[in-house]
Amino acid sequence: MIASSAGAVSLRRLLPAASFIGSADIGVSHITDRSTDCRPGSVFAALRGRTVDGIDYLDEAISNGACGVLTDRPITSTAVPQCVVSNSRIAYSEVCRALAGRPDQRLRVAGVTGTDGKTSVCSMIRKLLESCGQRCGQLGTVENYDGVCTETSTLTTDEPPKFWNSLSRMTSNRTTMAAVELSSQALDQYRVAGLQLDLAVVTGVTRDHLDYHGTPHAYAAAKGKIFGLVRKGGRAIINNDDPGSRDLFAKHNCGIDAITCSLDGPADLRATDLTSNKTGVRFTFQMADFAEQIQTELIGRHNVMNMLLAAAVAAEFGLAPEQIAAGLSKIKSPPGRLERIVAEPINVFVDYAHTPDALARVVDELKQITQGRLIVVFGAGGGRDADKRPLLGQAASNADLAIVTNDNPRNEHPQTIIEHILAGITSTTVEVRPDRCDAIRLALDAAVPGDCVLIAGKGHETYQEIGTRQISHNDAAFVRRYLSARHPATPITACA
Ligand SMILES: CC(=O)N[C@H]1[C@@H](OP(=O)(O)OP(=O)(O)OC[C@H]2O[C@@H](n3ccc(=O)[nH]c3=O)[C@H](O)[C@@H]2O)O[C@H](CO)[C@@H](O)[C@@H]1O[C@H](C)C(=O)N[C@@H](C)C(=O)N[C@H](CCC(=O)O)C(=O)O
Repeated sequence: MIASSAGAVSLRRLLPAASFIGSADIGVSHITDRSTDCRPGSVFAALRGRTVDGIDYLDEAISNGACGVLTDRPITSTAVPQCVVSNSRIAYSEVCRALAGRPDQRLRVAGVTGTDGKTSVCSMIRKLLESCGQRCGQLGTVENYDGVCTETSTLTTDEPPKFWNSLSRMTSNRTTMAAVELSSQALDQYRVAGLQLDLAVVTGVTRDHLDYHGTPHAYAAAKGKIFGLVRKGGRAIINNDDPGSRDLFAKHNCGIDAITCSLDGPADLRATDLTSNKTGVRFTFQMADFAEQIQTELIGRHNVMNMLLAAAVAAEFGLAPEQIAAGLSKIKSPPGRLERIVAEPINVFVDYAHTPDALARVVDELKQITQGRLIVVFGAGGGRDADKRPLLGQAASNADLAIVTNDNPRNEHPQTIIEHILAGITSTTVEVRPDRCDAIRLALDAAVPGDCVLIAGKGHETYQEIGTRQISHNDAAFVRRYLSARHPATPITACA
């Protein structure tokens, strides 16, 4: 829900193409799409859902005090004034934007989309800008930061009222820049319609959320909507090494220019001479005539690409190449993003990789820096894209030991999900431990000095969804707890 601090918004003025029934105009000072959140004076945004139709809840909205409805078709069964628009989700976001005082007009905004890497890139953008004394808000999967306060997120991209309120709080806190994650679902549902981006960043487009989008084509089409949000003079920033990103830009670019990033070929920003070692990656950062060696504690080529994408945003937002290079070398991984929990004598990483592509990439990267065996603990979510499960199994097959466990089985039988994963595993030693804590214990107990343990899929998450219950669980916290409680003579200490 959203309430205006700046007085009522006239829907006739804001939505000139709308038609009105029962009144020549509707003034809005509070709007919500949830009937239960309506209060006296609210306007109810009746949205067509995937499970139910908001119009069916209009009576409840009215009994809670709604005195107007925003709808995509005339409703015959009501006396409250109606504002009829062609797309009520777009109009809803635009009303929320107006009520929040159009904060994007006072911010420089980078929107980040992509199958993987959105959180890492947004967090890197913020860290680069902060390293030069700038304040940058951040909205996304792990946390929402308004320039002063941080709150834990519930969605990657919030629904319109919360999204626009968060941007508004940034401007109240004199924050002038923002990095926001834009999920494919949010783009598809027009949750941020009206947003004017300075930069549209695409980290990579592979496979995810087919349970929602149905086909890879529909998934890409949703992601492609990001370019339509770019304001005049704004630009795209593209992972040029990823065919999916190049293709997305070629098909949906809306006539905007792109800044390209590459580890492999010619591009506006480049990372060359990459060497991976146990403590991180060394590479040469190149941008126009500038070149400098960077040593980072982050692991993996994909993180170097994330750094380039963030560097491109920082440069567009005014940082000099020298400032960016200095900031890059200080960047640490965000929680649950290839986060190193233990460094010696075994390596233990927690990573959010839950797509086949991301898991395969992380397994490959860690193989390269591991002298001993790579042990991977992973599962797959229930109630979502079952086709990706054998692909996850295949992605883990490069490890020396795969321990298949529960992710968020939700309402599916955990054993069914595990069987699907096992069907894809081609060439590794496999253990099955449905209980995630058992699986992690097994991995840590099996590891000997020189080995590396990767716990994949849940990253920063603090719970497991099993049946209809949410069970408190965090991979990193469990590793730390287990190692500190294990035999006192065990010479393994978790990183701070
Ligand atoms: C699958 C999905 O995206 N669902 C979104 C969709 O829900 P829906 O179509 O099922 O809506 P519905 O339940 O049928 O209800 C239709 C309308 O009736 C209203 N209603 C319904 C019941 C009632 O009693 N009263 C009432 O007013 C609802 O508020 C809604 O406006 O439209 C709703 C209204 O906009 C969203 O709240 C809802 O997102 C929910 C919160 C959700 O969990 N979405 C997830 C899947 C999501 O977006 N995830 C991405 C993940 C990204 C990632 O993994 O990277 C994200 O951005 O977080």
